[in-house]
Amino acid sequence: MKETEKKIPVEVLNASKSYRQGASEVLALDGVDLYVQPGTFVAVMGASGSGKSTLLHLLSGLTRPTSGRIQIEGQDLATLSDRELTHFRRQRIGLVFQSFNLVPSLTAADNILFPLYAAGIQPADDCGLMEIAARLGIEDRLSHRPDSLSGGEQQRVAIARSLITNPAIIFADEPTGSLDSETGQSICKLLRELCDQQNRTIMMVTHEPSVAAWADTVVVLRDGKIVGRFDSESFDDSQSLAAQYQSILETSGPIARSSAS
Ligand SMILES: Nc1ncnc2c1ncn2[C@@H]1O[C@H](COP(=O)(O)OP(=O)(O)OP(=O)(O)O)[C@@H](O)[C@H]1O
Repeated sequence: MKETEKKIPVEVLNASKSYRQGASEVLALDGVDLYVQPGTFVAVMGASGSGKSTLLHLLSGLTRPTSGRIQIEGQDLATLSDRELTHFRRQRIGLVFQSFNLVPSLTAADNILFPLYAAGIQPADDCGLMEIAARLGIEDRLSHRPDSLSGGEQQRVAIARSLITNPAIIFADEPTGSLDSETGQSICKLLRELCDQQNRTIMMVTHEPSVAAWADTVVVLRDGKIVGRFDSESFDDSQSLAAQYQSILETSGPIARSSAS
């Protein structure tokens, strides 16, 4: 087993994040603790504004917590300078977004290779591009620019881009949010396979129970706090998973976003 495979991919210790909004402050995350074991697929659910994206941004080092600790594969992100953090993210974390975030003027191949170019690395013949493209079923789309690809193909290119540095962890923020449900399900299946066949750890934000059903574990956020966590395999279908999610929300008290002026 490789050294990195033994490390806990995600550890969050009492992390909070507040944002200033004019004269007031919004507590977007409020004392979150979270451990994710290697090779686990975690779905993060919660209403709009519950802090899901903020959590993913903290984990990927796109923003820093106001207090608490974030460790990714044993690395305490607070000990890294901004420059080191950017390097760490590029090397160790794959990021996938709802809006794909592809560069319109670049071909699919160059979009996939972009993280290597950004790191000043000239892609070698064995950089894995063809293997990853074949794995994602886009090997015949590599010379196309994003505007001539379907939404599902664009998301596959974005996932391929997230894999080119071979990260152990992928963070996906509503990866199916811009796709029709059938295409969204095919993207979920792909993420599931990356977990099962390549032992990658995946954390995915979603509003959709039918998307969360592909995960091993569902974490429920409300008003910046984790108010529940359950195994999705305990539920036969996405309706019963949705019912469990609703029940957690209903039993966790009235919505009261913390804010202080
Ligand atoms: N950069 C920011 N500046 C100020 N407030 C912010 C910022 N980012 C998020 N917030 C606030 O923090 C809270 C949590 O936002 P966040 O985007 O994490 O929620 P979310 O659960 O991802 O919502 P959605 O499902 O709508 O994307 C919200 O009240 C939001 O307005």
